[in-house]
Amino acid sequence: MAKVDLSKYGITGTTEVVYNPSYEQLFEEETKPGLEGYEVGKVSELGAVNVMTGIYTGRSPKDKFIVMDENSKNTVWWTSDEYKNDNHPASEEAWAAVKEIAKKELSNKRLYVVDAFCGANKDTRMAVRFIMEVAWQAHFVTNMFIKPTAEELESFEPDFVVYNASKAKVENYKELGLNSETAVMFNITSKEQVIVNTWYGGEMKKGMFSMMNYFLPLKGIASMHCSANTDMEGKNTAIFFGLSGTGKTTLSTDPKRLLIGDDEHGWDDNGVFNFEGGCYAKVINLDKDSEPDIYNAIKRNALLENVTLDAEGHIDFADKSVTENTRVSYPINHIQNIVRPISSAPAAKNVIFLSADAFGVLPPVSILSPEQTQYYFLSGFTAKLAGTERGITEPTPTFSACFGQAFLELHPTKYAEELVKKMQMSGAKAYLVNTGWNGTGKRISIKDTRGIIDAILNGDINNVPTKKIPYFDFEVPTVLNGVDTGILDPRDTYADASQWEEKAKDLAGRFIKNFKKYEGNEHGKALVSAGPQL
Ligand SMILES: Nc1ncnc2c1ncn2[C@@H]1O[C@H](COP(=O)(O)OP(=O)(O)OP(=O)(O)O)[C@@H](O)[C@H]1O
Ligand SMILES: O=C([O-])CC(=O)C(=O)O
Ligand SMILES: [Mn+2]
Repeated sequence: MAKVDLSKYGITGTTEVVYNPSYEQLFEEETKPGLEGYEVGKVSELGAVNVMTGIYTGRSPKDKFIVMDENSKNTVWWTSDEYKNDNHPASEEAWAAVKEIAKKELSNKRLYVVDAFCGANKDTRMAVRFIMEVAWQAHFVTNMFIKPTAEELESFEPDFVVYNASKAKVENYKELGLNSETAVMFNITSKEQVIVNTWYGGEMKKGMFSMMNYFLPLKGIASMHCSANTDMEGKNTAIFFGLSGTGKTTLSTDPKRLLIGDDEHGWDDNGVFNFEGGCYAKVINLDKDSEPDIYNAIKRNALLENVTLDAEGHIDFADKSVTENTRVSYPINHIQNIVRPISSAPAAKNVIFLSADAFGVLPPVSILSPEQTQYYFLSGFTAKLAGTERGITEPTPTFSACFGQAFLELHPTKYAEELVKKMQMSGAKAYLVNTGWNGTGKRISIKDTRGIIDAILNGDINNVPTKKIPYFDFEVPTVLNGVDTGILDPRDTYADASQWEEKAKDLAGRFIKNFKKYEGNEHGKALVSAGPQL
């Protein structure tokens, strides 16, 4: 007998509800005989089950829609010709039609329902109900969201409902004004999300992040696409902003520190808190020695995605034949050094912007002034790395506002405002760290980047000689313990410094052009002098 009544959502004929399954149950369900296609889970040599997510192995931002109604019309940051973003408007009719498709798909089935929290802070968390027909999708959200206690489950009332109908298609998408047979739709008024025709779990994870990004800043709380950790005393907190693949997960998972979370955080008057209950690490070319904690987190209850296994379950982490965006999700307690019992810590003292610069122009670390902090946060320059978004197959330079434009539901300046307020209160300093390329043509090593992060967090970076880099006026250290001195000035990594000059001027020009969209008001105009100058 169903513990949860789904008929109130218009889902009828449900044969059974598997409610908040245990990890044991999830394992049984996703490996049981008789599963077909992308529902099949295979046990790997490390004990974690691997699944294939189908055609969609990354998010599909072009298929992201938000219902435009009285409530959202004047609050959401809609895409426009002047400033394109991923908040595409959908009509209420399109919403009704797509929800109908989901209800139909989910009716007369044996379903999984997972109730979980998004947000570690009790005052501002969202209680989310996920409804789906695929076992491993239930596993994914069990890993990624915060598990309610038995007592919390007794009185669980969802604030938000997610209908995952990944097996269905929106056949009449053209009529409905949508982009394709795939739809990832949000209704901010009814507080629901519908997913059709993509199995990629990231749509549920980043979907709820988008909703937190809508609701929290309106309450004066910073909502951030960043990882976070703190020192062993839980005092010296750092946050690491960065677009996909720039190193949030890799660099925040640091055996010397306590992890708060690897991707989505809020910052309120009490400090920094995680939205999630798990981590979602990239595993392409995963190397046991440079990322031991992530490697060791891949065990029973972790869920691998799109990784190649042979018949015996041996993993080939180098294989990118399915996607470069191979992943593992695991509950945060698979990492030994974490903040317990709640993933939160005091206000950040250090704010790090991770940018994977595909042009090889940015220094591996720059010490930012408060004005530069705002300028570079709004600019969000980085490269999109292959795989996380559909259609991106090689590092593609991009300006992604606040290092997470795809997830912003309000105007970028709102996020900048909240971040600046919080940074001023805690006296935090900001650094721009290039985890991408330099003149050698290779990516800066994880070892050098870790050395840089160590020097920021232990304060060494404030006690070394520095110099200024032209065009950008970046202050950079000339020596840093544990870091190859030859890379600190990016010009030294080129055979001839004039090669850097040429690329630097081109990049400076791109920054200037990109920033025009913020120059419509006095505040934006005032920041221009903190940006690159030609
Ligand atoms: N210098 C470097 N610093 C950090 N990561 C690096 C560096 N060089 C290579 N890498 C690789 O880049 C990838 C960084 O991915 P990571 O999962 O940390 O990104 P992320 O910011 O968490 O992305 P997402 O938002 O998609 O989860 C890893 O595969 C890591 O091995
Ligand atoms: O979007 C990202 O940056 C990576 C991720 O978490 C997802 O694919 O959902
Ligand atoms: Mn990550």
